[in-house]
Amino acid sequence: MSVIKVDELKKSFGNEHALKGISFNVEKGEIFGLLGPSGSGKTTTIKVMTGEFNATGGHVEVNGTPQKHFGKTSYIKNLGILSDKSSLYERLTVKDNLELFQKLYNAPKNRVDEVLKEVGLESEKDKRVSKLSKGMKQRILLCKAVIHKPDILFLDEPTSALDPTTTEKIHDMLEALRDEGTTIMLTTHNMDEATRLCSNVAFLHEGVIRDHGTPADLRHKYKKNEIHLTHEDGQVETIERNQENEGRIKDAVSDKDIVDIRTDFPTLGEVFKKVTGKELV
Ligand SMILES: Nc1ncnc2c1ncn2[C@@H]1O[C@H](COP(=O)(O)OP(=O)(O)OP(=O)(O)O)[C@@H](O)[C@H]1O
Repeated sequence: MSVIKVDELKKSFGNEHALKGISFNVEKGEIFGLLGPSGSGKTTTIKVMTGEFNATGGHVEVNGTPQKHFGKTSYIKNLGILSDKSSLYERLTVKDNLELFQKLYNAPKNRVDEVLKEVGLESEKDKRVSKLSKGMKQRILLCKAVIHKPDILFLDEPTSALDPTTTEKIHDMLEALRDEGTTIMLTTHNMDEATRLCSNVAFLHEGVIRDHGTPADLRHKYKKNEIHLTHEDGQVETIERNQENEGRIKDAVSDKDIVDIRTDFPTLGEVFKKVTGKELV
């Protein structure tokens, strides 16, 4: 079941056409990745979903709610949002911050300890936020975004500029949330992140979705048309996969001199470059 339906979404800022009619669906309980370089329109898309921007055209529906009602509390209260604008009260402790949002959202009191445990920061709960590292703050912001167990979680570049250990912890938490039924839509330009987490991705470039699908399907679709045959002496022979070489490829299977037959699948980053002509940075 699609919980996010986006059809021909357009968003312009004056003469700047940030989104030129993008369409995609996000299924319930999946992690969907909107991938694109800086300026491609990722944040604009998220901001339309969270009611911060009105669309210029097209149709958007989230959790059964049409876009015209995105400003309502009843819509917002079922969302979790993590963006570069998300913030905490620096002078308050971690626990006080989270208790504030737990009360605001009417979430059970034990959620504060529960989310802190999930991100491995229980021991920091009495620290002031101002004393935390950047990675710790990001994890607390994620706690804040999910304190009320939202149906849908929007994450704008959740791990950008974080160290690998913190990134790993955040990924673990997102997978746990997904397993509990939360639908997650994230933006990223980190291909490893998308490959690990996302069941479906869309490549956004200059306000247009250039291609979409599962990471595996996209890597398969854009694979090189080559086969590598490794000989017993370690030499690698690369041949084109075509009609002319069909017999040679078939023979290689039973050829005792061939110890390995391999097709190179491109990384998602390489696929993005092939589709858009641009690096994903
Ligand atoms: N409030 C705004 N007013 C005017 N132009 C805007 C506004 N927000 C975004 N834009 C423009 O829309 C385009 C897409 O921006 P957007 O922030 O959505 O890109 P992005 O993919 O999220 O980039 P990044 O990875 O750098 O965050 C850019 O050309 C940007 O200048």
